[in-house]
Amino acid sequence: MTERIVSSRSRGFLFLDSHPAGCTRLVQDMWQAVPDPARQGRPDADEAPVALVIGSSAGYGLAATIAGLARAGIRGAGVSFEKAPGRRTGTAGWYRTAATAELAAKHGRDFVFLNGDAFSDTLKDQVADLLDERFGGKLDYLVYSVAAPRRTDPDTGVTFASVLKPIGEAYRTKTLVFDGEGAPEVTTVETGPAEGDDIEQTVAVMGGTDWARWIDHLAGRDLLAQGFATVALSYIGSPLTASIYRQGTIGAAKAHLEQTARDLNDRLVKEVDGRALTSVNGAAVTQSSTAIPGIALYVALLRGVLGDAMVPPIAQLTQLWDQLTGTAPLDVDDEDRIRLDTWELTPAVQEAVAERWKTATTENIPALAALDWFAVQVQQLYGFAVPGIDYAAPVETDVPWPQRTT
Ligand SMILES: NC(=O)c1ccc[n+]([C@@H]2O[C@H](COP(=O)([O-])OP(=O)(O)OC[C@H]3O[C@@H](n4cnc5c(N)ncnc54)[C@H](O)[C@@H]3O)[C@@H](O)[C@H]2O)c1
Repeated sequence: MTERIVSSRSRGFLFLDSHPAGCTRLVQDMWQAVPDPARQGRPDADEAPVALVIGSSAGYGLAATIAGLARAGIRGAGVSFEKAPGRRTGTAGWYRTAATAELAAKHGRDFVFLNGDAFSDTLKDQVADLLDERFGGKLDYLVYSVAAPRRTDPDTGVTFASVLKPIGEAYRTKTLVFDGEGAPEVTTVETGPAEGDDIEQTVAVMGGTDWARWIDHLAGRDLLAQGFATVALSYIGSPLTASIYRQGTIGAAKAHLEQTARDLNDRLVKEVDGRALTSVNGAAVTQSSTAIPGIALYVALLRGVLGDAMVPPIAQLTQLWDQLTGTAPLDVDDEDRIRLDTWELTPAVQEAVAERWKTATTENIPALAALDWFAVQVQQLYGFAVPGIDYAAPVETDVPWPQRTT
């Protein structure tokens, strides 16, 4: 056991350590934010829907896991790729997973967390065995929420790397940075266009290939229940970020993901009377999103415009579960995508953000953007800046990965 004081040293938006107590508190707060189960009376443990969440330790996947457990009463498994505590602390997702497991157990939900590479067949086999042995051999839901920089194709051993680049021309954007003292600065950054096989590489990592491989794998083991539904998370975003996002290399990957949904859907309808969909979610501060040029400025301005009307991931994912489980009607656009991003993309909101974006400078940014909120959000990704946590006190960092209890 190693109690230590964990300090918040960072390089830009990346922190070297994570705070276990802060991560735990944030997970508890997310659970609290979910309304009680829609159905009265708890389903018998054996009748609870069986769900698999890929990417369960952070961002939208964490919200999918917590909302699924707290609202839809799911049991099943979550998969993520996190680092154990060692010389440094564990990753924030490690501690969030431990905290989620504790809450799941407290509420009587049988939920197992696996740590490993979701892109590998080894992990797919482990999950398939688990579903078979522990969860009655039938999966009702699969939520796919992976954001990763690399993927190794199990068939060929080739590793692909995703890049965030515009397609065609270089992209010059305003961007928000914080100097050594934490003072905000609005500068410009230029990103050169995709070259060589950048687009194919990004599609190979962030497109739908691995999602389809999961479905193939589980269908091949006859693990999909009648009426099985699967959802992968997607993003469209603002015209202000379109050159780097929706029209860029990552946008090509999202288009591939959405096409994969249509292909999978055709197949699942026939095979198990099932469905495959994408869910388009709104902008949120996550480790993945803060890596995208210009997104920090965009999100801080969006918050400046919307304030508390900005819909957090946990509220969006509660809506998603309600639609999946039939508590609310399934609401898809004409491309068969669930849209949980409408609060972000209404013309009035986008016009207001665009207006602020145009005039933003280092001098006026404090008046235009929610800078304090943004700074807190970034720190909270690592468990810092959480109200009620004593950061001067030593804390146990050697937290074990949740054990499977039988
Ligand atoms: N953040 C946003 O603004 C936003 C908005 C709309 C949609 N989305 C979508 O949501 C999805 C998740 O993004 P996020 O921002 O929540 O990301 P995130 O970085 O917060 O979380 C990524 C998750 O993927 C897991 N992961 C990464 N590599 C893995 C691997 N090889 N094996 C197993 N797990 C792995 C991580 O452990 C983590 O749980 C993406 O599809 C993204 O496009 C994000």
